[in-house]
Amino acid sequence: MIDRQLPLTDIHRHLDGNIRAQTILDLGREFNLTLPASTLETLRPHVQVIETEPDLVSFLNKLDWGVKVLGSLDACRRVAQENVEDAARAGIHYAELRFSPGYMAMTHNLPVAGVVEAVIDGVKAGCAAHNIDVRLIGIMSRTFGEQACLRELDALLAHRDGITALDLAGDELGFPGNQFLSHFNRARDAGLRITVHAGEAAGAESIWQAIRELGAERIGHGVKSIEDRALMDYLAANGIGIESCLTSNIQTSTVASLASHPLKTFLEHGILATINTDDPAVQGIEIGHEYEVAAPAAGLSQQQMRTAQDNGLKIAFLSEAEKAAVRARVAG
Ligand SMILES: O=c1[nH]cnc2c1ncn2[C@@H]1O[C@H](CO)[C@@H](O)[C@H]1O
Ligand SMILES: [Zn+2]
Repeated sequence: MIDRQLPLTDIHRHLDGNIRAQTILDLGREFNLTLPASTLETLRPHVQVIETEPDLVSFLNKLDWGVKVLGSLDACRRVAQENVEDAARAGIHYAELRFSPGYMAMTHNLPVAGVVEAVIDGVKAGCAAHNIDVRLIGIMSRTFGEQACLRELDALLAHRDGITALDLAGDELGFPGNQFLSHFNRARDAGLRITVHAGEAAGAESIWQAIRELGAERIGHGVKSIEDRALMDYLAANGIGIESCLTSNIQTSTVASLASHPLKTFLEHGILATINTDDPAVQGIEIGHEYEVAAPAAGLSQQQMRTAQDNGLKIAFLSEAEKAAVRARVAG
C-alpha cells in the first residue's frame, strides 16, 4: 500500500508512453489520420498491452500509435500537459517524466528542438494547474541509431534549462550502450544527471557498462542485477538507485512472474530501489496498482513498500533543499 504520510513519487514514467486513448482518437481526427479503430473500445488493443508480449521490442511497438498522431507542436504540448494532469490525479507529488523528442517528432517530421520546447511548455502549464512537482528527463531512443540520438541530444541541449537528466531507452539488445559514449560525455559536460535503461533485455554487463562508461547514477529496470552479486554490492555501496517497474517487466517478458521479481531482493540487499510505472497508458495501470497489487504480489512487506516509496525522493534528481520542500508540502 501507499503510505499517505510519505511523498508519492514516480521517477520512471514515459510521457510518450502515456498518451490517453481518447487523445489518440481526437488527434487522429484533427490530423485526418487513418487509425486502426474509431472507438475507445476498439482502439484499446492497438494502443495497450492486453496480454504479455513475447519480448521488449514487441512491447515497445504498442507505443507507436501514441506518437503517430502527434501532427503538430501543439499536440505535443497537449500530451505533456495531460501527462501532468494524470500524474497529479494519480496522487503523485513528484514525478520525473521522460520523453524521446526524436520519436515524438518522427512521423510528422516536426522540428526536434521544437518538440522539446513544446513538452517543457506543456509541463509548465500542467504544473501551474495542479499540486505536483515535475522534472523532465530527455531520452535518446537507441532503436534509431547513433545519429538520431545525436539529433535528440542536440535538441535537448538547446533547451538545457528545462531538462534535468538524460536517459537511453529502446532496443537494448540491438543497440548496446557502448555506441553512445560520446553522447553521454557531452551530456555530463553540460551538467545533466544520468539514468540509463539497462539490464532489462540485456544482462548485468549492460548495467556495469552504463555505470562505468556512461556515468549512470541510476538504472532503469536493472532487473539483471540479480545475476551478479558483486554488482548488487556495488549498487548498494554507491547509492546507485534502481527504478523498478513491476508490471512492465511482466508485460515485456523480462520476468516470468511477479513472485519471481527481484525487487524484494534488491531492497533486502540495501539497494535504493523504487516503485514506478514506466508507460502507464500503454500498460493499463497506474502507480496505485503498482503499490496495491503488483508490489504485494512481488512479495514486498508493508515495510519494504514504505522503504521503496521513501527511496523515490531519496534518489530523485533534486537538490536536498528541493527534496525538503517536497516533504514539507506533503506533511503540511
Ligand atoms: O520499458 C521500456 N524499456 C526500454 N525502452 C522503453 C520502455 N518504455 C518505453 N521505452 C522507449 O522510450 C522511448 C519513449 O519514451 C521510446 O524509445 C520507447 O521505445
Ligand atoms: Zn522505461
